[in-house]
Amino acid sequence: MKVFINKNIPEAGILLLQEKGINITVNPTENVLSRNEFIKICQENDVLLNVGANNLDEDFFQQCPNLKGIALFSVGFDAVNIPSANKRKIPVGNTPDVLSRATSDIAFLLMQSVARKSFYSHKKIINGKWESFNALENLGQELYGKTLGIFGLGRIGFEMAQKCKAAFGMNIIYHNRSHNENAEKELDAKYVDFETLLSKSDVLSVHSNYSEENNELFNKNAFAKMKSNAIFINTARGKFHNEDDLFYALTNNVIWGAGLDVTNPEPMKKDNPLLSLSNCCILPHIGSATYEARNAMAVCAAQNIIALFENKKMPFCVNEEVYL
Ligand SMILES: NC(=O)C1=CN([C@@H]2O[C@H](COP(=O)(O)OP(=O)(O)OC[C@H]3O[C@@H](n4cnc5c(N)ncnc54)[C@H](OP(=O)(O)O)[C@@H]3O)[C@@H](O)[C@H]2O)C=CC1
Ligand SMILES: O=C(O)C(=O)CO
Repeated sequence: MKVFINKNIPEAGILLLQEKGINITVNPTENVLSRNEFIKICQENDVLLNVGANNLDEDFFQQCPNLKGIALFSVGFDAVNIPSANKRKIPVGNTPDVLSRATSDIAFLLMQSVARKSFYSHKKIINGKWESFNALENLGQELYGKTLGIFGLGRIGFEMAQKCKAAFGMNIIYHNRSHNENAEKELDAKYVDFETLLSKSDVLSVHSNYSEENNELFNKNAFAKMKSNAIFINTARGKFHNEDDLFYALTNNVIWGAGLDVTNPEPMKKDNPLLSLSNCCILPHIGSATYEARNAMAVCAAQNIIALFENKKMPFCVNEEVYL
C-alpha cells in the first residue's frame, strides 16, 4: 500500500508508519502543489494523508479512482465531499480530541486579547505611540460573570466553556442542532435558539463544524442582533463569517470587538483592513499549533492509515457508514 503525504508532519507519525513497513512518500518540495500536481501524485497512491485545505471534491474522487482511504491531518473535514467518499466506500479519518485543548486555548487567548485590546496596544509601542499614562485610554472590559455563547458546543466548545467558567465564572449558553447533555450537566450550559444566542452573548465563540448551509452565517443581520459590547470569536472556519460585514460591525459600534484564528479567505492579505483595527485580533490559523497537539495529530493520522493497512476500521473515522 502506497501512502502520499502532501506536506511534512511530525516524526511521531512518520515513524509509526515506517515501523509497519508502509511505503510512504512525503512531498519532497517545500512548495504547495498545484491542483494538477496534487491529483497526479494521488493517482499513483492508495492513500492520501492530507495536510491543509485541499479541496477533496467529487472531481478529485473521480480523478483518483485508485484511492482506498484518506487520513486527514485535522479534525475538520469540511474540505472533503463525504457523499463522494461514501459512494466509493472510501473511509475518511480525522484527528479528534487531541487538539481540543490547544484550539480552545487560542479561542480563550483571543477573547482576552480582544477584551484588553492587547494586539493594538502592542502595535502602539512598535509604532512609537506609547505616551504618558492616560486614565481614559486603552480601556478594555472585564469578563467576570458575563455570558459566553457557544455556536457548536462539541469537543472544542466544551473546553472553551470550561475555561471561561473556571477563569471568569461566565454563564454558558449554546446553540447546536441537538442538546449537549454533558455540558448541561457539567457546566450548567443552557441550550438556546440561534436568535437568543446572538442577543444574549457578551462573548460569542464559534466552534461548530462548517458546512455550506452555514456559509457566512455571521453576517450583517447576525451582527446587528448582537449586543454592542459583544466580542465575536471565530476559531472554527473563516467561511462562518462575512468579512466586509464584520468590518462594518467593528467600525460602526455594532459589536465591540472580534478575535479570529480563521479568516475568509485564508491566507489573509497583509493589507486587509481588519488588521488595522484597534478592536480586532487576528492569528494565522494556529489553533492546533502546539508540539503536543501536532504530535498527537500525527499519531492519530498514522493510526488511521495503519488500520486501513491491516484491513481494520479506522479508529477515528468521520464516515463510519462506509463499513456497513
Ligand atoms: N483553528 C484551528 O486551528 C482549528 C479549528 N477547528 C475547527 O473546529 C471545529 C470543531 O471541532 P470539534 O469541537 O472537534 O468538533 P465537534 O464535532 O466535537 O463539535 C462541533 C459541534 O458543532 C455542532 N454543530 C454542527 N453543525 C451545526 C450546525 N449546523 N448548527 C449548530 N451547531 C452545529 C455539533 O453539534 P450538533 O451535531 O448537535 O449540531 C457539535 O457539537 C472543526 O470542525 C474545525 O472546523 C478544529 C481544530 C483546530
Ligand atoms: O484540525 C482542524 O480542523 C484544523 O483546522 C487545524 O488543526
